[in-house]
Amino acid sequence: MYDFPHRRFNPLTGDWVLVSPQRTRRPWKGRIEKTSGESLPAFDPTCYLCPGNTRAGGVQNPSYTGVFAFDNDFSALVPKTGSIPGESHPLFQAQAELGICRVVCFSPRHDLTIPQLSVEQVAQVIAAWSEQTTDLCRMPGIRHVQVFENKGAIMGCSNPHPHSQIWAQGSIPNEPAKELGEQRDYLSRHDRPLLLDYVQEEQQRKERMVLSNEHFSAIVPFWAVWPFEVLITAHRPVPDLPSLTGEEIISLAEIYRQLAIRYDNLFEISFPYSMGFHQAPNDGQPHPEWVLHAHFYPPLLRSASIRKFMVGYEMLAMPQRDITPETSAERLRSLPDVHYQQTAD
Ligand SMILES: O=C1CCN([C@@H]2O[C@H](COP(=O)(O)O)[C@@H](O)[C@H]2O)C(=O)N1
Repeated sequence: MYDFPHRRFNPLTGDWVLVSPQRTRRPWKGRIEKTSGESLPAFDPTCYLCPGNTRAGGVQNPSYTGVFAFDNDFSALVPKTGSIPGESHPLFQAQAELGICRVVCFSPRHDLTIPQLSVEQVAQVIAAWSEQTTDLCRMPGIRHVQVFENKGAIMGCSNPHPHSQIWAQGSIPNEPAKELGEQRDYLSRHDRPLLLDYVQEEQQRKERMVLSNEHFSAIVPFWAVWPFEVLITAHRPVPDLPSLTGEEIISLAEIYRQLAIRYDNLFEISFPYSMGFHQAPNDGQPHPEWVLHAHFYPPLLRSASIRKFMVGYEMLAMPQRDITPETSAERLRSLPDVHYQQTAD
């Protein structure tokens, strides 16, 4: 790929990213720091999310043994909204937003993250996300369901007990709205879904592929912004999690868990990231353009303690990266597929 400054187009959002590979001519080793890596207990009596404990709002958790979902006690969206008087001025537009936020704990274990769970346990998490999406889409006025996981304190996680969140709301948020427009345009121009053409091309080109199985591929996208950003995409135009078959859920669990294992093996720490699934809008329309996919946005750059910040030029102009997506993919492909703690045990 090009070893001089160039910009790359993101067809899902219509944005560009600046790539400056010449800045990393020196061999890139990536440091493994022997961090203390605080070990968490399997159960924490002070944890709001652990089974049987009382949450901050006073509700007691059941003694759950599998996945546990509950309405967020401090929800950013609520089902009842106020009304905003019509504002005629075009520069001061506001709209009331209704919604529901839920927390989905992966398991009763306070210490086990996705890479440390079994494939079956991860499949149960995905099945729970699917059931929750179906349930939330039945609620009047819900147009979009965002499933996401913030992993690691560096991502602003307020509670270390491994969990995810689901925010369902009345409007389509910025990023999915951009992707809806771009996928629709691509289908109308090329008569095929954008991400199906993309994944087929990447399987031929190979240099940015990280993992692939029968139903999904994990790729460092050509337009990746974060150093080790990964896109997991389906191999068919499945619009949302509830449309996945049982076999596809197992495949998705395998690739999600395997990617998370390699992420942890990169610097031999619990690798932080924000990840989320982009599902088609809940508008009762067919979405032949939409291919279910997940974005992984990890901040770490070259060690457990060196992270990338999107500041300065990147806030004011455009995102920029030194290490190329091809180099990141090569690093991830070269890592063991067994979790470093398992080999240490
Ligand atoms: O008792 C509690 C503690 C945390 N929570 C909710 O759990 C969520 C934890 O997610 P984060 O760690 O990603 O912030 C957070 O949104 C917080 O509001 C409860 O709903 N009840």
